[in-house]
Amino acid sequence: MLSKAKIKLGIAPIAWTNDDLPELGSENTFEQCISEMALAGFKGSEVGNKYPKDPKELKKALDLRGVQICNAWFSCFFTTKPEEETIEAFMKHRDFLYEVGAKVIGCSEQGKSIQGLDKPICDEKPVFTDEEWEKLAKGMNKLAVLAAEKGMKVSLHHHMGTGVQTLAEVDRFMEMTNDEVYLLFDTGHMYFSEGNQDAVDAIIEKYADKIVHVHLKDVREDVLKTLKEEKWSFLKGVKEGIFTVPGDGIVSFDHTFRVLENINYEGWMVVEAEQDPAKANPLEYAMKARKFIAEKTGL
Ligand SMILES: O=C1C[C@@H](O)[C@H](O)[C@@H](O)C1=O
Ligand SMILES: [Co+2]
Repeated sequence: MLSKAKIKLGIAPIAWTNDDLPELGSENTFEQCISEMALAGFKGSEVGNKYPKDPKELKKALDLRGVQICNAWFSCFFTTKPEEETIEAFMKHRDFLYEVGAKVIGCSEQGKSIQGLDKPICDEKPVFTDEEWEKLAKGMNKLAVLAAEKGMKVSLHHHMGTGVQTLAEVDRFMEMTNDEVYLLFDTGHMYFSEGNQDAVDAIIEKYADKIVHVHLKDVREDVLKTLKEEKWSFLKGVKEGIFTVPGDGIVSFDHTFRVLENINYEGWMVVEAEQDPAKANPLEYAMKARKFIAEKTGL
């Protein structure tokens, strides 16, 4: 059994309001979002664009509902911009997250990323040069030191349309960075990238002791097939429903849960299923996800 004492369950606000596609869920308020997270039985949240910027105000609203912030996305640009720019922005982000009580910072290298562009996501992803890999690894090693100053851990979110997307790229990233740089494992992005369950199972197996945050995301197989055939962008895929909550798609979570149990994982598992709230009611899908996790893990 996964340990109830060590594992906390969160859900990302992106199912209510989507920062990458602000037209999705623009009608949903911050209060509705966090109230429904609590109602569905989640104890944690990441940070969305409608959340108060003042940490005290944010914390008060969350405390009232028994929810806490466990992470927030951070975009790095080590491969394309001066290192100091990412570091300066990271320190502000780190201090905000520290104030609201998060222990982990999930980063994504957005230099050359096509995740927000109108380009076929499966055909035009960036591939870093040796020099870009060096810049990324050096930068992430620095962020790890800065995170540790506050007792926090820095992690890399492998992501579609970025230079750290595939299993091989995750391998290279982990080989090139220091032991203090961790991984944010996202089940949906790994399945989307490699198109098979083996990759999802391989990454959790290989990096179990380096994973400090988990995004539980499922993939709709029929939408993935059409996306590839019709060469959709990432955001078109999201609008058309490429992602859904765990248990509602093609991804199997059995091995992920088993490995996390075996290593006695301590930390957050966060349901993250961005889709159009007009088609997939966020509360309904949050409850569906919570039920699936309870049935599979006893949590
Ligand atoms: O962690 C994530 C944050 C989102 O903004 C992103 O696009 C999504 O797919 C994801 O995995
Ligand atoms: Co994610």
